[in-house]
Amino acid sequence: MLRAHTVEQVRTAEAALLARLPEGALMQRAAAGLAYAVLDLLGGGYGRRVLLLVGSGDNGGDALHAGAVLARRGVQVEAWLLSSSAHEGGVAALRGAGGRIGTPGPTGRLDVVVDGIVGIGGRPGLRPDAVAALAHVAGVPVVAVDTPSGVDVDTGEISGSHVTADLTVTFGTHKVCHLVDPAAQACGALQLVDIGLDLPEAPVEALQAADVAALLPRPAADAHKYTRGVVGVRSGSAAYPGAALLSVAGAACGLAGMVRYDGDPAALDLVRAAHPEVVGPGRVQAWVVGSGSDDGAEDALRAAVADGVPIVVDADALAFARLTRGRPAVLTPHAGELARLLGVERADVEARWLEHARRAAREHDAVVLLKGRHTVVARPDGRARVTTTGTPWLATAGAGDVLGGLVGALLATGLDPFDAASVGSWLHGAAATLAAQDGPIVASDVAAALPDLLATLTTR
Ligand SMILES: NC(=O)C1=CN([C@@H]2O[C@H](COP(=O)(O)OP(=O)(O)OC[C@H]3O[C@@H](n4cnc5c(N)ncnc54)[C@H](OP(=O)(O)O)[C@@H]3O)[C@@H](O)[C@H]2O)[C@@H](O)CC1
Ligand SMILES: [K+]
Repeated sequence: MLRAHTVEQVRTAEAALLARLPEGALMQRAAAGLAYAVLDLLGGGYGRRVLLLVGSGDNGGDALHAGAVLARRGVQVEAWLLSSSAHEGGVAALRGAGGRIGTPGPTGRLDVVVDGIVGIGGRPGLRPDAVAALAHVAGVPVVAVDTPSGVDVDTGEISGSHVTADLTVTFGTHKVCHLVDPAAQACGALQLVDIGLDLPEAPVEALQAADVAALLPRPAADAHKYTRGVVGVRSGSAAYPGAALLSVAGAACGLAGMVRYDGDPAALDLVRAAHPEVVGPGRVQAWVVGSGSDDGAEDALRAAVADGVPIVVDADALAFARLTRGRPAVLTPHAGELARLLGVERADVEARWLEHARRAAREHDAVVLLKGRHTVVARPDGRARVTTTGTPWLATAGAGDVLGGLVGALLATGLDPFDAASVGSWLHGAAATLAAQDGPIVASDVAAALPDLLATLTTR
């Protein structure tokens, strides 16, 4: 599991460790990890040129100490001190190793810029001196120390200017900004350096392949189709039969023991032709409702609620999400649908993904799966998981229908709504990547890739 902690949690853990270690030891650990990450990126030391952008705090101190390690490896290191003060020990170490302190201005060839302007002590946005310095080095690969300077570390929000990094080297644990968009997009690749922090439960996390493999339901030796769970799909309509086909394609991934389709008769004929194993109405352990339901969404949701089983509330059914309040449910809006649900602008949701997903989860007393580049799955108590699998090719019509069906299948097997939503979202993204292989895909390709993906996970 990749865990992201708040600044306050990191500070508390840091204080406990600082009290036990000799002075400067923690920064040395961080700086060594940072220096080796930069050396990796450079592909060597001797003759390379690195510029450090250094702010007033320990983030700049990390950059300076890493610069000293690099200088001793033959890297030409220059530091620009962007504040009236800078970490004294770091400046002395850099000078002692042969690095130099320079003044911002045009530079010759540079191989890497190290952003040590601010880390977890920073306020959002950059000051004018930092903006001017960055303008001199536009186009040079950037390694951010701990966080890309200027982003909001605890929320992943961006207001004002910020550094856009190619690689972010962080210490002790991930921070929320490393996972949650739009800040996550400014991080580039992520590298975590263990510095020995002892941390509490994380408020935000990201499942990894091993976590998904551990959570995936596997049939018991004496399983039959009913004990494995039956998922019912109430989606699609005469006007939108494709939604029925795609929801069923997601639900029929093989995780649940059986799929029932309970919708428009015309759509049922198409579903049966494509999925002969799908059966008609009957008892289920979870419902998937709303995609392409047209004006039948409210009735379909009421009928599902009456069954008292967990429900995936998608698309047209989201307008009636109040019907599932307090029941086990996963709401699966995209940003526009969540904006309508909360009565805010879409741009507000896209600026503050985590806040809005959490608010919707709290207000609807349900798990909310807010679809985006980095999908956020939030529980009513605020705990959240971010999905980091996926590909831009997944932005294609009908992909959400497949996701809804897949999450429904996971609910039917008995996973709780938070696990079902986050595992389903992870699988959906990974299946899309598998299907795309860097080329275009359509939604049915994502469903078709699920069995191969699941096979690699269940045999782990
Ligand atoms: N925690 C850990 O376990 C470890 C932490 N370590 C490292 O320490 C880092 C945190 O260091 P930190 O606490 O000194 O804060 P930091 O981010 O350097 O900011 C300092 C000062 O910057 C200023 N400032 C504020 N906003 C600004 C802005 N937008 N633009 C410009 N300046 C701004 C403000 O001062 P002001 O100028 O307002 O007086 C503020 O006080 C952490 O990210 C990691 O790299 C590792 O060494 C080891 C383990
Ligand atoms: K930084």
